Amino acid sequence: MNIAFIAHDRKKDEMVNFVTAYEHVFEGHTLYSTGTTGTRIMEQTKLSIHRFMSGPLGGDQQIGALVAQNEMDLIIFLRDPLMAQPHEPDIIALLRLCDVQGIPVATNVATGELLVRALQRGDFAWRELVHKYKPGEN
Ligand SMILES: O=C(CO)COP(=O)(O)O
Repeated sequence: MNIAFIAHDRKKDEMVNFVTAYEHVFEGHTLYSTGTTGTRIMEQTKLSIHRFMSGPLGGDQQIGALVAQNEMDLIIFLRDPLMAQPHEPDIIALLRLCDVQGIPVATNVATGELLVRALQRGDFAWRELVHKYKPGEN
């Protein structure tokens, strides 16, 4: 599965702890992140992550481009609900695209845990069908 990690600054420690706890699950997948989030995770784990640009510089939009093509299977996006972000429109656009494509997205660790456990159980198998039967590609 293609999984993306994104965390706002005050949520980065929480993200690192979360990903560390489930490193054994994530290591079998293809991982993406915004710039700084990925750097922080890779400093603390053995995971290899494809890092896009930092969020304020367009990283959310780069991940959004994969979502628009229905190529992202799961997004863990730990947003800071208590601080305004300069790139708020990019964030809203990314979440909107997740709803357009029906992509599972967790915006807090509690939901993230549920989705990761579902991933472990094989509940994301339907996404393989999405990849297999993309419009115009089958
Ligand atoms: O701002 C972000 C998401 O909106 C995260 O970007 P960084 O991972 O580069 O800090």
